[in-house]
Order: sequence, then structure tokens, then C-alpha cells
Amino acid sequence: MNIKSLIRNVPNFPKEGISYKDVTPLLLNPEAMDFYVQKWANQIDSPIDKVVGIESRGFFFATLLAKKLNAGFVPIRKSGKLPYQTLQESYALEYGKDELEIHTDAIQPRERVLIHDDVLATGGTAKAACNLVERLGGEIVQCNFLIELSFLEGRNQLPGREITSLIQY
Ligand SMILES: O=P(O)(O)OC[C@H]1O[C@H](OP(=O)(O)OP(=O)(O)O)[C@H](O)[C@@H]1O
Ligand SMILES: Nc1ncnc2[nH]cnc12
Repeated sequence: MNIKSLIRNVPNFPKEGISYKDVTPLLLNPEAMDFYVQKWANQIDSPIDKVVGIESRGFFFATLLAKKLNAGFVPIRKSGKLPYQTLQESYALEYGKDELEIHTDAIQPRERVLIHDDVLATGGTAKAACNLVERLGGEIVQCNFLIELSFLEGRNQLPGREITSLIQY
């Protein structure tokens, strides 16, 4: 299966000079979705308590992966969207700045956590997500991504962590 053919490159979105990786063609293909969620699941050889997905595109795959691993799903959302008590972290993006939140009761101390997002770019989002999980006492087993924009060196923001991606640009 050629996954790159299911990722659409959109030049100059959302800003001039950004080459946006659009995953919606992949979402239209249930066979491909199944194949790649299974691929992520196969990388995991020890129990996972929670799969964390990062709003919004991280949710597309993280809920499916949580179900496959028989783990709970935890949403990390942009500021002001989660209704209960939260922790917050600010971060910078390839094309802006934002703040993420997690519910304080979403992860218990020492739970084993997998963090998923669709894209690893500068790494600011993933770093903020890792900080939130660790502030709640969670143990991060792996951070996995569909796409890694290697030229932005996001891995440098996540030293010492196990990081996997299925497609690299
Ligand atoms: O590695 P970084 O430079 O931090 O960028 C990666 C993040 O950027 C995108 O999200 P975006 O904030 O555009 O939100 P969306 O998923 O709601 O579209 C993507 O889904 C990642 O979460
Ligand atoms: N170039 C890009 N395409 C899609 N999502 C992104 N998130 C950060 N940079 C991105």
C-alpha cells in the first residue's frame, strides 16, 4: 500500500510558504486506515493503559488505535474546549502559537501512555502533550505519528523518547 499517494500536498496553506500535508484522502480509504492502525498496533509489545490523541487531526487515528490496543482514549484539546478541570501548556507551531489542555482525571499516576498525532513538524505540540501527560504522572511509552516533517527536526524537542512515524518528508 502506497501511503504517500493518500496524503495530499496543499501549497501555501494555511499561510504562504507552508506545504500542508492533508490526510483527508487517507480517511476516505477504510482499507488503508485499517492497515496503518494495525501497523501502529504491531509496534507495541507491552500493555498500554491510555492512548492520547491531540486535537484535532490526532483524533482521527488515536481513537481507532485505542480500541485496537484495548486502551482508554484521552483527548488533548486546544484551550477552552474541555469542560472539566484541566492542566494547560503553551506551545509554538510551524504556523502560529496555541495552548493545549488535558482533563486532570484523564490519566492516573504510573499509567502507561501512548501519544499519537497525525503530523510531527517542529515538535512543539508533541512536547506540550508529553509535558501534560507527565504532569499527571503518566509514563510515556511511545509517541507515534503518521507523518514526520524531518526537515523541521521535531525529534529534537523530544529527547530520549521513543518516536515512530510511518511517512517522512
Ligand atoms: O510539530 P508542530 O509544529 O507542533 O505541529 C504539529 C501539529 O500541527 C497540526 O495541528 P494544528 O495545530 O494545525 O491543528 P489541527 O489538528 O486542529 O488541524 C498537527 O495536527 C499537529 O498537531
Ligand atoms: N506542513 C504541515 N502540514 C500539516 N500539518 C502540519 N502541522 C504543522 N505543519 C504542518
